[in-house]
Parts: sequence; structure tokens; C-alpha cells
Amino acid sequence: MLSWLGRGSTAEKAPDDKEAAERNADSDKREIRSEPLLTVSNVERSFDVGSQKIRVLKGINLDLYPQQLVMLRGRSGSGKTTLMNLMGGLDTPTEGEIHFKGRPFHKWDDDKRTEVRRKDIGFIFQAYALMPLLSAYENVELSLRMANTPRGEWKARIISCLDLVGLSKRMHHRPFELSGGEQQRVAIAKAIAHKPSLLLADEPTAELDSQMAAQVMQVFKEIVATENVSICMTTHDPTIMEVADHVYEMVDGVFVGK
Ligand SMILES: Nc1ncnc2c1ncn2[C@@H]1O[C@H](COP(=O)(O)OP(=O)(O)OP(=O)(O)O)[C@@H](O)[C@H]1O
Repeated sequence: MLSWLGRGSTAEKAPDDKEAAERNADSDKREIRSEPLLTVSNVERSFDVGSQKIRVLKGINLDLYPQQLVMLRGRSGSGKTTLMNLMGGLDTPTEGEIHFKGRPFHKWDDDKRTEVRRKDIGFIFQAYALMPLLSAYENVELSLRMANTPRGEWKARIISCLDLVGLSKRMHHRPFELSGGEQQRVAIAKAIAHKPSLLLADEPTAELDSQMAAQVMQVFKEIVATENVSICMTTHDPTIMEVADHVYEMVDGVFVGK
């Protein structure tokens, strides 16, 4: 097990792990104190393929609280990405409701959801989605430009985000001059620069070796603690699930277990 792994996951908790139980109790207290940032209620998503209807999500319920880090695990094709797309307002459910900060995403048109997405949600993908000709600094700057952040705030925010991910010394490097782990950390800085409340990450460590994956997860932990962000990510890697406040196991479009 990696030494930096701090929090206990509810999915794989040893019964005698007192420390983990206390941490989960802390997490529960936080849940009771605060309103959820995002609620997913009885959500279904079907796709029409030719004359067939494919039911991908079959009744999903999930509450994500401020400063929580949750993970979705499940086999390829179980519906994790489909759910993340709904949580991030990239798609709307066939049935059920999604509220983000009380806003009814399931009823809103794409323009309204895009507006919220630009300001308040960050995305990280497996393949880092960086602009290859721009430096780390300029990549982060791009996200502030997109979010219409006042220009006077850019420099300090870019430096602080790159510092947070441990890359302030490499801010003028372009992606090809950085390792995979460093590129992913630039992608994280880019995704949080506009101060979103929600960060969605689809397999953010899939391309990384275990040491780089550990660094990325360490950064996630710091972001949750210092940036007031909630993170929902998908993963197949059991070693990093230790960091999660909660792990949702998805099988064929439903959550199984607790
Ligand atoms: N737009 C779409 N049209 C038709 N089928 C779709 C569409 N989007 C997803 N699906 C189907 O829904 C199922 C779930 O896909 P999804 O990408 O959500 O799974 P996943 O759990 O994220 O898998 P992976 O771990 O491989 O990324 C798959 O069978 C996929 O083919």
C-alpha cells in the first residue's frame, strides 16, 4: 500500500481499522452539517441505437457533498462515463433528476448548463487535453479566459494553481517537455483555475505508473482540502480507492453494495 494514502474508503474498510472508522465518522458529520452540492435522484439514461433502446443507467441515486472525494468503479461499459456526463451537465437524463447547487440540470437546456459548466465545473480526462503548443502557464490561462475571469486576476491565480500541483518551476515548459504525471498535474491546474465547486475526472490515472498516480491523488487530496472542491472520479485502480470518502460500485447501470 502506498504510504501517502490517507483516508479510508467505505468500500474496502478493514473492520478493526479504528482510524478509518473515525475518518468515516468525520465524513458523516460533514454530510449531516452541509447540503449536497449535487444530487442524482432515480436517474435513468437510455440511448436509441437503430430501432433498439439501450438502457445504460437504470435508477442511480447519489449525493455529493462539499469537499468530498468519491470514486466510481465498475467494469468497462457499466455506465460510469455516462453518469459523469450527466453530473457535469454535458448530457441530460432520460428519467430522474439532477440538481447542482439546487439548479435543475435535468430541466435546463444546453446553453444554461454550459454557462454553469464554464463557471463552476472542471473536467479532467485520461488523455490530458492540453494544448500542445502552449506552455503549462498558457494552458492554465486558457481556462481563465474561457471562464471570463477578470484579466487582472490571471497571473496570481495561474501561479498559485501551478504551485498547488507542484509545477511552479516548470510553468514555461510545453506538454512534450513534461512527463505524463506532470502533464496530468497541469491538466488539474487548468481544471481548477476558475475555482469550480465540482471536479469530474474520468480515469485520470489510467495512463500513469503507480508513483505518478500517487502524486496525482495527493494533489486531489490537497485540492479537496484547500480549494473547497468536490471531486468525482472513475478508476479501475484498487490501490487509489483508499483515498476516497466513498466508492460507488457500478454494475450494469446500477450501484451495488452500500
Ligand atoms: N451516445 C451513446 N449511444 C449509444 N450507446 C452509448 C452511448 N454512450 C454510451 N453508450 C453505451 O453505454 C454503455 C456504457 O458506456 P460508458 O462509457 O458509460 O461505460 P463506462 O463504464 O464508462 O466504460 P469504460 O470504463 O470503458 O469507460 C456502453 O455499452 C456504451 O456503448
